[in-house]
Amino acid sequence: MAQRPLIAGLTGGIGSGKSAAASCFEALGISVVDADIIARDVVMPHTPCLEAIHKHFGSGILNDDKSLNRHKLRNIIFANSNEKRWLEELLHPAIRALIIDQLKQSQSAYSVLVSPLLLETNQHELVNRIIVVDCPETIQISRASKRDKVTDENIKAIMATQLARQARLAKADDVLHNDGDLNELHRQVETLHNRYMANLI
Ligand SMILES: CC(C)(COP(=O)(O)OP(=O)(O)OC[C@H]1O[C@@H](n2cnc3c(N)ncnc32)[C@H](O)[C@@H]1O)[C@@H](O)C(=O)NCCC(=O)NCCS
Ligand SMILES: Nc1ncnc2c1ncn2[C@@H]1O[C@H](COP(=O)(O)OP(=O)(O)OP(=O)(O)O)[C@@H](O)[C@H]1O
Repeated sequence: MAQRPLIAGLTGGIGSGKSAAASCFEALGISVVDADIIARDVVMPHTPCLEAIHKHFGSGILNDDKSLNRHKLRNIIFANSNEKRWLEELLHPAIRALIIDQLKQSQSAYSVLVSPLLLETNQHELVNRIIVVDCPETIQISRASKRDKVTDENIKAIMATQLARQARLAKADDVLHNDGDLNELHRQVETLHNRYMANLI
């Protein structure tokens, strides 16, 4: 019987280093499907999702050029769980459908699906191995607040809606410890990649 192709799900909390780790896999020639990028695609101007968001939140949710004001939507949904649920019920089915499409197009020896909500949504059903990128919460907060130019409180509010660190680690098949520099992260990804490739041959 043909074996299912290896799809590794790469997850972690905000600012833990998912995108940084995903770039390392890409540099090794592995196809990466990124749920955050897809989440942006489904709300591009003229999409049904952006039209629904406009209708629900009003014109104030759009920038002057009619694109989504992501900063405003971020402030709304992480302060109001009902609005967050509404948005997720709209976006997650569209995001999942595109993830499936893109994974089908992957040509590499194995594929990586990177998603912040892999374990919080049914996206984990699409993968057969789970990689958690992990670092202490203080590092998550300082890296993400610096990157997004927001306060520590803003990042903590988002973290509070995500799976707790230990609960996420408990689901991991493999862990990338991202409390060192980017070279150290790259070395760990390379080790994991070599293990995956050895099992595939
Ligand atoms: C609220 C939005 C517009 C904010 O956009 P913004 O450009 O400021 O942030 P970005 O999209 O880069 O997300 C930053 C990080 O926030 C966290 N995050 C995003 N959405 C969620 C969510 N629904 N629940 C928990 N954490 C989330 C993730 O760690 C993500 O990597 C955007 O995050 C969004 O549309 N979220 C809902 C869609 C979703 O659930 N995306 C997650 C991938 S499936
Ligand atoms: N080992 C590291 N050393 C220094 N900076 C790092 C390291 N890992 C990640 N960073 C930086 O920290 C920030 C957060 O990392 P990254 O964007 O990869 O996190 P993420 O998990 O993808 O976040 P999000 O959930 O918001 O998408 C980025 O600016 C990134 O360049």
